[in-house]
Amino acid sequence: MSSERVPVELSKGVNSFEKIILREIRGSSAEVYLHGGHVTSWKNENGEELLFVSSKALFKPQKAIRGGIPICFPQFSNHGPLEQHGFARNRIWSIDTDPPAFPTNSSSKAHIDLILRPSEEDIKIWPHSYEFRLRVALGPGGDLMLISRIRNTNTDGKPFTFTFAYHTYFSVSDISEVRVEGLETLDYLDNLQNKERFTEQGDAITFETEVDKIYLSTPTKIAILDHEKKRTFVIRKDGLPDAVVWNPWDKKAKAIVDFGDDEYKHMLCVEAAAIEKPITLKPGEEWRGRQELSAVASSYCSGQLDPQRVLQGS
Ligand SMILES: O=P(O)(O)OC[C@H]1O[C@H](O)[C@H](O)[C@@H](O)[C@@H]1O
Repeated sequence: MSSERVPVELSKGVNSFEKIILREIRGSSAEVYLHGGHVTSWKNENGEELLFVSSKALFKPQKAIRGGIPICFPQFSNHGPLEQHGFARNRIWSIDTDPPAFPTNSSSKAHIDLILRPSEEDIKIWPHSYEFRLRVALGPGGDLMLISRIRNTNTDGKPFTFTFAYHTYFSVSDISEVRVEGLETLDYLDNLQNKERFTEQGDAITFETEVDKIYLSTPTKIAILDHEKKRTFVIRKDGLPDAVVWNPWDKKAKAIVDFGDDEYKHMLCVEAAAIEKPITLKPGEEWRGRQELSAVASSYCSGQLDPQRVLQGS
């Protein structure tokens, strides 16, 4: 039987970790590991990989995969007492066979619903009960959608508070040929300067050194223009006001064990996030955070593209 047309397939990935492969009829695909609820691959109709995963990525228990889309929950980075980026990215998620309905029905057959609930060990680290439902869906045009629904299921009447990010690693041809549009003139916290607050200048963002910034209250659309590849990624987000931009550059790259020395040239993290204003849920309350990624061919030459058209077009 040809597996080509099966929209959702359960398979074994690296180190026999279980993964789900999503296939859209026109040829695009995505892969999601139960380890971390982690998207590790997103390919367009021509089979080109759109996400970066390090050649040194470790697929090990209790360790996050370097690349793809790690989920940072219940804490972004070191903004709190928990381990860096929280624990959701290195826990084993389950397939959610009977997820509550979505208000708008996704027309895509190629989707998977995952769920994470705390283990007894997790409750010792973060003393709360929750259900974290994640839907990963491939749209008909190959768009990749992630929807998170987090519900407080505490029975002790206590609210909980968290920060969150989809830590997406985009694959780019050459970081020095890339620009990000949609974050100009915004305020940001600079992680390289004690999270101090600054205001971005008016120009699109380009890269010539290490960057680790949390842009605050951003527009719902951000574009990453890859000049050399003639490709533009568009990120659309909902419920996620902030956006982190990260590239470790050469020095930090060498210090990251599961990252190649030169790989910083071929990746850029733009992370839809809720950080500055943490989310608080009372028992029974649910939060949603959605990210939709699309990759479109762009015939960009310097000065030719009107950024407003990229950002305002549908
Ligand atoms: O190495 P990790 O724990 O995956 O974190 C990688 C990076 O994630 C985010 O982008 C943070 O803003 C950075 O400060 C951090 O270095």
